[in-house]
Amino acid sequence: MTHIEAEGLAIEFPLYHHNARSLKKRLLAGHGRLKAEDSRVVVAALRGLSFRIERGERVALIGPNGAGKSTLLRTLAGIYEPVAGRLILEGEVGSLIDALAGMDPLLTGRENIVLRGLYRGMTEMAASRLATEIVDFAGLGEFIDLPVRGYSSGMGVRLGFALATAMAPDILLMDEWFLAGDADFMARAEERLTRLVTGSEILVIATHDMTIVRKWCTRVIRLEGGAIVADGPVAKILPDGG
Ligand SMILES: Nc1ncnc2c1ncn2[C@@H]1O[C@H](COP(=O)(O)OP(=O)(O)OP(=O)(O)O)[C@@H](O)[C@H]1O
Repeated sequence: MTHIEAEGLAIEFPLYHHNARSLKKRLLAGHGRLKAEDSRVVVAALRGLSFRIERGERVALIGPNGAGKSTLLRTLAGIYEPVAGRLILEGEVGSLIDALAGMDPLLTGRENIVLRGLYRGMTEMAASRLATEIVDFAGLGEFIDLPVRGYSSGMGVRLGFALATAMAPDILLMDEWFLAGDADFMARAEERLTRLVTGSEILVIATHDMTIVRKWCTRVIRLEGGAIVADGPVAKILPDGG
């Protein structure tokens, strides 16, 4: 059964700094998220998170800048390796985190789509049908047959969005900026996004936008300083429009 389970999950980023010695001296007295180690300084981005997300839940990760939302999303996506704790994701994961993640920059948009379809076990015929459908939606014109490394960031979002929303995964991980295309594109994207979100069994979205939380989510996990400070139903965590 699709679910996510984390226990004592910790992520650290080592920082090498030309002035690490003086920084270390100042940190020795500190007790925050920066730790001085032998030859480096370490940022504790996530500090011992424990939670379980069940099938049917749509979870918003909220919190101030630097709270750890993106880091948690990326850890769930398998991009970062925890330094401690346990993480289990049961179900197929799809992520809308980096537009062009998993694409070969040297291949064209169309080639990347077909490749993704084949990777997901489609026949060649099904993969090229998928490509036609995505090409129509992405509306990239002749750019679809040029290497994706030449795309503008907006074009990358269109292609990444169209591709990622073509096949609903069990677990959908999303960064809010994916909901910020140009107005014309977003009007067309709305229906597709709704289909994707309702078709997935679990949604986890990192966002600052409480309208998004109220519209899409059933549960809120609030992070601060790399730790969970609140976790519960949307109505309980954001009772008064906050
Ligand atoms: N690649 C990295 N290298 C070093 N430190 C990082 C890296 N990514 C994140 N951090 C640090 O980890 C902490 C959590 O950052 P994260 O990006 O997860 O926060 P966030 O809640 O998504 O913030 P925002 O709302 O600003 O996007 C911050 O202190 C940040 O400086």
